[in-house]
Amino acid sequence: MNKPSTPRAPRNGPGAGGGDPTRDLAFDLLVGVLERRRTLELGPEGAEEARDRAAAHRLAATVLRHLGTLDALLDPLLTRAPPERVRLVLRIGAAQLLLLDTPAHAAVTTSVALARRRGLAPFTGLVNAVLRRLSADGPGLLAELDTVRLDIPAWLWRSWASEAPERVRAIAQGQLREAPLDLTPRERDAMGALPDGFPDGAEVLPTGSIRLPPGTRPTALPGFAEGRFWVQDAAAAIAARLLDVRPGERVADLCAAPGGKTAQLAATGAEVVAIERDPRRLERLRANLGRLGFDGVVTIGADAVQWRPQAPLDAVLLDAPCSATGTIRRHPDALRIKREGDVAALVEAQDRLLEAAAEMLRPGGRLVYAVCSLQPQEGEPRIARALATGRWTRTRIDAAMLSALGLGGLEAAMSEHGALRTDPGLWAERGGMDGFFIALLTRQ
Ligand SMILES: C[S@@+](CC[C@H](N)C(=O)[O-])C[C@H]1O[C@@H](n2cnc3c(N)ncnc32)[C@H](O)[C@@H]1O
Repeated sequence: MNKPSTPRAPRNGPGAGGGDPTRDLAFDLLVGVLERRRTLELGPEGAEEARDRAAAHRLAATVLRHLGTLDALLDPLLTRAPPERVRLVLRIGAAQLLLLDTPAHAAVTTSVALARRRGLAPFTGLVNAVLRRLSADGPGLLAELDTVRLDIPAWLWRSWASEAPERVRAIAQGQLREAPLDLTPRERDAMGALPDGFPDGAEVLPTGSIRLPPGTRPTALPGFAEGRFWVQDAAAAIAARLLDVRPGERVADLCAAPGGKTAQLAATGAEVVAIERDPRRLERLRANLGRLGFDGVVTIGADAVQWRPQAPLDAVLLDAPCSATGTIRRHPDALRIKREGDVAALVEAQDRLLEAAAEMLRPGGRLVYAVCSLQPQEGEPRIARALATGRWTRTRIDAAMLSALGLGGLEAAMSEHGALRTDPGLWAERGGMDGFFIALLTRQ
């Protein structure tokens, strides 16, 4: 299990009246995810300092990643089930004690103070006693647990069962690791070289993405304000590259926000239309393209199932809405929010979007279908269904194509059907990558 950095002790001391912004915010974030199925997102800036917000996010993310393990350690110490919010305080304390290397004294006293601030004063004795026991016995107990199995919900583990068992374990391990920060450089010529002034620990991946250690703040890197790169997982950057767009081609990005792939398409010199249905996300897309200076992109707020271009297009990128189970390492809330039944409605939307894309392309026009999902139903069966309509042929993604596009090193991700399937266990020694299914079709 990897260990993110330790939350600081509160400046005024726990319970000294000054509060503890890191743990308070972590508690609120976790209540949002676990009680209200909200995503783990920091809201607008409040009174907290940026580093307290970052530490709160990391603490909450650690609890979400390792909820199964934390409960397996706590349950034997509880004679009866405590109220959920008391359990939450215990989980926050246990995560600091056993996963974040917070000194035991600080983890226990800050948890007791957190319980008191949250109106749980009758339980402060319990919190104190349980966490003290855990600080003594926890490390030994932790070593005996199959933490990976405990932390991935059973339905998710089962859903990957078409893979070999050791592969499923590698994927699950990758899902539970904190993801690095990946950047896509704006200038394709710049690929292969690190920008000036980048910190130690930055590396260029074989596919050209730049990778920095987990927790690196992109806004603090030289070139951010000038739009020289954008944040995008190494696997997410593959889809637009496979579309192999040329200057002057007419291209649509059908599900565009926040715009990482739109930016890649725009950087080729193509004429790009970006479609986004969600008004708030459309604003974000526009802001991101504005920062990057891609003013030529036409952005349209519309449902891509209904929208049609004025003239047939050369290429379409369909980065379809999906269960996003390939991005759990970046969004560990998904482990606790997603349900097995969510996938059926998404599959229907994916089929409808594929049908719409067929009506946008000229004969010979190319389509990349991509989903950041590890769920088998959202991948190959969608392509099989599209091919059965007789409107498409498949272009197999093979080693020669990967090498010609500067995507060498991804051969292990090629599927028997000619698609690409990345997952967090791939390039594990380099920090893994998000899970994507990507296929390339040609309009007949
Ligand atoms: C997976 S995200 C896209 C990520 C984006 N391509 C990127 O690289 O930054 C899917 C996006 O599609 C949008 N979306 C979902 N269904 C849509 C539809 N029918 N028409 C247009 N946009 C849609 C969602 O609001 C969401 O912003």
